[in-house]
Amino acid sequence: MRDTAGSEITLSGVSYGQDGKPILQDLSAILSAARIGVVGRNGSGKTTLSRIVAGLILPDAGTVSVAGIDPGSDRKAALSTVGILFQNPDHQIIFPTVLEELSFGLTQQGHSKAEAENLSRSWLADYDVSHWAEAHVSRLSQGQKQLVCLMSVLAMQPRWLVLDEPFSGLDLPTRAQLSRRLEQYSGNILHVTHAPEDLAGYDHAIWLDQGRLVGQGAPGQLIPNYIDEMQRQGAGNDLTDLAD
Ligand SMILES: Nc1ncnc2c1ncn2[C@@H]1O[C@H](COP(=O)(O)OP(=O)(O)OP(=O)(O)O)[C@@H](O)[C@H]1O
Repeated sequence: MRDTAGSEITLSGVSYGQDGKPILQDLSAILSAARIGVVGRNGSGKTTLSRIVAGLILPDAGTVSVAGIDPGSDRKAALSTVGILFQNPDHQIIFPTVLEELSFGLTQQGHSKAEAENLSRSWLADYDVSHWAEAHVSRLSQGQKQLVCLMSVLAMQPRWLVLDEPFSGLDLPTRAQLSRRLEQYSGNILHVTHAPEDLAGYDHAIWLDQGRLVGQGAPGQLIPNYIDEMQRQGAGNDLTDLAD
């Protein structure tokens, strides 16, 4: 098992709302495993939690610590502490070419432009896609764009990688390729998913419902309970408990 000493995510009384509507409510947990899954129904707050952990939004109340830093307020330290991969690569990619996209985070971390480009080219070579360097990102497929996003995040070598359903919309070979890369990643992963099979081999899972933490534990125990509950809820036609 990977050594996670000193890298835990600590949530203390974390709450967040929008327009007076609570989205996360009083979440407290110490997440210290290397591979952690996050499950829950649509609208239960998973994406919001992943953005808070990545420091992209600040909680209204409570505190968040990721490997000893507050990712929302210490943005510089957060660059090397926590990276996030979104469901839709179009929400992540901001530069026209692959090389620029990969190099950006590295220059933010303090590398010179030349160093960043050299490092980026070595990542591309490692993924057997050196020929993508000067390619316009808009010419890539969704799966290829997602691979660019993964390379961009991994190149920054964060201690935590937050995955917000990065596999949805990808074909099976692309999923397999991304999964293999993620398995090799030596840092920690917090993985939001609707597909429990994505969490095979994971150490821990948490279950959100209506913005609250309603369960956590070993996936082997938690996930069957979660699936039973989802099947029970799915057997009815009542969608009133979906967040509005
Ligand atoms: N910026 C926002 N403004 C208003 N409401 C928001 C905002 N962000 C999230 N919400 C609401 O908060 C709730 C939780 O959203 P969130 O995306 O975190 O859930 P989720 O568990 O990731 O859902 P899904 O599984 O459908 O992706 C939803 O009801 C959503 O509409």
